[in-house]
Amino acid sequence: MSKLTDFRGRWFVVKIGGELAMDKQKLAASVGAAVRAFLDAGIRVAVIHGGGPQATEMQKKLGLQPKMVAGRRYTDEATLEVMKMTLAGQVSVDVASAFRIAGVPALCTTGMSAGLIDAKRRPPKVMSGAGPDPVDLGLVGDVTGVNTEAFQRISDAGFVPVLGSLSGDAQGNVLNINADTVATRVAAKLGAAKLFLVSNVPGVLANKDDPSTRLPTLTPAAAREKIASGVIQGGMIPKVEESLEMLEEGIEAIHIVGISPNDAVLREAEQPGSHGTAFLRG
Ligand SMILES: Nc1ncnc2c1ncn2[C@@H]1O[C@H](COP(=O)(O)OP(=O)(O)O)[C@@H](O)[C@H]1O
Ligand SMILES: CC(=O)N[C@@H](CCC(=O)OP(=O)(O)O)C(=O)O
Repeated sequence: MSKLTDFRGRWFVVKIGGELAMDKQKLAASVGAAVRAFLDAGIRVAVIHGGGPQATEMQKKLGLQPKMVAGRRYTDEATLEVMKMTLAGQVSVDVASAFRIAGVPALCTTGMSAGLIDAKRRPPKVMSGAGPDPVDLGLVGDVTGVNTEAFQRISDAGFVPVLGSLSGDAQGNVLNINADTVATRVAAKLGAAKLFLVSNVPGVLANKDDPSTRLPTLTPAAAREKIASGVIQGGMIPKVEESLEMLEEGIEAIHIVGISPNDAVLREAEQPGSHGTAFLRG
């Protein structure tokens, strides 16, 4: 059991799955309240949000066919326009309004702004859960850099940087990036004490359809086995894979956690494994 004040001056990074932005009162009472408590304890906070469900809904409204490969979206030009509308528009404003309810001074933008995140197009690669052949996801990026000084300055000015998972490069290319990927890279570069991947499930489940089967902790070996055997599927694959990779790159602890009860994130922060799935180094 640790106290939040033990982390004074350190960074916590919080990733919000898109589905959570659909109920702003609930988001305010859960993640918003947790972020407020972190700030009150003197912890620096950066937030990354997704918007996958909103983008899928918008694609369908526009007559576009969403195509997901192992939890990642195939992104052509038309899909990228949808990602701009949903991530930088709808979800950004909804997260900002939830944080206002919670009294959190959020500055909501995307990774493109001020070069907060740099990205390059992801080359075709073999992906877990997507067969033996390399997959080309189109206009999808990998993070190549994080402007930690800009994060620091925003935080020093009293604001919480909140980024939708779009970025690109100084040549004007814009790319869609999985929000779990952005969050893990940002947390690693900031040397975060904790990364919370907050989702619509209470953690990694032994049976994905039964919330009572949450695994309190996972070792890297057990996690890899659960991906290979198909226990971990879809959107949970990028979360777990990126977590394993980035634990080795400087994040002290990663927590996959939900928002029921409202204080799940806070209690998981104080006691790893109590309300989510904790990945601990070593
Ligand atoms: N073993 C598992 N444990 C928990 N969730 C799983 C598991 N395997 C697959 N999933 C799916 O992963 C989803 C979470 O990923 P995703 O929808 O991308 O969330 P987010 O938008 O929060 O990133 C869950 O809703 C669940 O359907
Ligand atoms: C390349 C890629 O897959 N990008 C994601 C970005 C949004 C996201 O990650 O949203 P969630 O956190 O709600 O899943 C997508 O297009 O859905």
